Amino acid sequence: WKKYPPGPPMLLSAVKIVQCGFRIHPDILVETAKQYGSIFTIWGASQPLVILSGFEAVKEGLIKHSEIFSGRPVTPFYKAIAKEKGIVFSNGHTWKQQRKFGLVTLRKLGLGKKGVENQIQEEAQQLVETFARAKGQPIDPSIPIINSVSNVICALVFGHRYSVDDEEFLKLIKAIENGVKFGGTFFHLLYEVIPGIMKYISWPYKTVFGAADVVLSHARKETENHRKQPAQHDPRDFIDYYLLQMEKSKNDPTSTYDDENLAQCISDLFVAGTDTTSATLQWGLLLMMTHPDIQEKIQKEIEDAFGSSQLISYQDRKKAPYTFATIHEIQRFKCILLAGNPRETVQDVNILGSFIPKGTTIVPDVHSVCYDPKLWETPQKFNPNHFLDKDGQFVDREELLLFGAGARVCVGKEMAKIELFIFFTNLLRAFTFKLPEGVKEVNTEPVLGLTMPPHHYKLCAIARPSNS
Ligand code: HEM
Repeated sequence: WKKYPPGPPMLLSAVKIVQCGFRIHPDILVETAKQYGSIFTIWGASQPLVILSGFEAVKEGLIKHSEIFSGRPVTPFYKAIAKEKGIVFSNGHTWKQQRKFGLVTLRKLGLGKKGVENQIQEEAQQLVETFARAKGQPIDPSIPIINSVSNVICALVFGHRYSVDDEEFLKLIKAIENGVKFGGTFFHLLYEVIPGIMKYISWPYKTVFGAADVVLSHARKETENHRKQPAQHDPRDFIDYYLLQMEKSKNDPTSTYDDENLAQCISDLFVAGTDTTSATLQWGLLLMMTHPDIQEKIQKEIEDAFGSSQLISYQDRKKAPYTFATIHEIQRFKCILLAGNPRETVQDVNILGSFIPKGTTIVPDVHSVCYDPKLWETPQKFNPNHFLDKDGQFVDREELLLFGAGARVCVGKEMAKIELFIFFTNLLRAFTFKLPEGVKEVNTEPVLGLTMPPHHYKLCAIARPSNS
């Protein structure tokens, strides 16, 4: 029996989890930290989970002991889904090789440079046109936003984009939604405890395994199409680079470049890159409707800085500090991570006086950091000033850990930041977002899941005078 940091007894943990619908509600973790301190243990479905609560504990683990906390727990369910391939659900040599390749290749394809930025600007323009077609009538913004965001990834990975009503694309989006929604549900936890459960009841798992299959099959189909038209010396996209790498390292016994890792990498980039960025943008527009004063201030800043037609680039964020601060505040205030992506210790470690054994699942509670009254002036209030200094200049705060930190920090962090800025500024330059007539309130509670988007809502995108 290994020794873990203190925490509520196993039965109490289980009762709390059942009480909140088989999901660990972020508030419960904050409450538990008040009793047991910033590093405590709760008992999850089949194993102890050590929670790092508050900035000091998360930083100590993820940044100071970056290598020791660099493992990813691969539970029975995720093992069945991803087979320890790709980047998100792999470990050791495979993870190191695939992650490094992913980072280097995304950079080559224009991450932080002009390449990806042009693609994002084009997608932002398409999104503005889609909203404009509704002519101010109520629309659900989720599908158009997901379409535009995932098209940025599609262009990088597959070399082409999809139109918003493409059947194949809609199937992929549905698959992502089904996969993300399944995380943390009762049947998910049941699988973690009894991995053989599918032999007895298969129906709850058909949708989620089917969803994973839709994305992987699509990845394989795209790969085959690339093989038929090889890139030779001038790779066009992620798949081209990967196929060239496979060829280069075919005689290297340590190589992990193969078809299975490629398909899983594609799925990782596609799922991780779509769901997160689009949920943040959906929250952003919702918060603009509920905070018209902030919306107006942003519109004035954008108008003064860029007029009605100048192409907006990420570099321009310096001319729009209030807007950039608001984007960061959207991320803090509507923290889309249930807690933080779980990690695993790869050796025994002592942090802040607590001993944590090798192989322990770690949950860095990013949520607790986002609402910590010691860090933020008005933690429960949407307040862009959290990211501004007294002269109104943007202040980057290391306490915003939405992309994780340390050895496994988000691979798409820079790309996501560019996307959020360019999509958000283009939309707010073109429209004023309002609730449909007669609607007085909108649900501001998140949908609990692996990521936490808002519930579906409708908005009216009213064209601004210079854009009508
Ligand atoms: C607002 C948008 C995004 C947010 C909030 C976000 C957040 C995160 C977080 C919290 C992690 C886990 C890091 C950790 O374990 O500490 C992660 C990992 C990852 N993200 Fe993102 N992400 C975003 C966008 C993207 C995009 C656009 C891509 C793809 C281009 C991407 C690809 C990945 C990958 C591949 C990993 C796995 C890294 C690893 O395990 O080594 N993400 N992301």
